[in-house]
Amino acid sequence: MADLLTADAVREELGRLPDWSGDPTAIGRTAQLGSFPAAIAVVDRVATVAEELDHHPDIDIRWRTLTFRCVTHSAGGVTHRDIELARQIDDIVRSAA
Ligand SMILES: C[C@H](O)[C@H](O)[C@H]1CNC2=NC(N)=NC(=O)C2=N1
Repeated sequence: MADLLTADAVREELGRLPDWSGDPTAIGRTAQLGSFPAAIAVVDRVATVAEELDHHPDIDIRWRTLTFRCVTHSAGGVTHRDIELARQIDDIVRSAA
């Protein structure tokens, strides 16, 4: 089971994830896509990566705005698994329509 990151570690990781914010309890970001279908296509690609990582984000879908929240539920806070998932989400959003 992954270890919880300290507040300093989370702060350091967020320094490399400029679109994300949060604290040791969870990290999150929003993403504005160009259309609802484009947002859903991003969610579908994130779902594939989440399955590959066996690590799943909370996703809020509101028309073209996606809100991702990552926390390791089994650890009750942020672990390196959330940081890796956040990086993967950024890659998908960056390459989206
Ligand atoms: C059995 C399976 O590996 C676990 O339930 C995984 C699935 N995806 C998960 N996702 C997240 N965010 N936290 C978890 O603790 C978690 N656990």
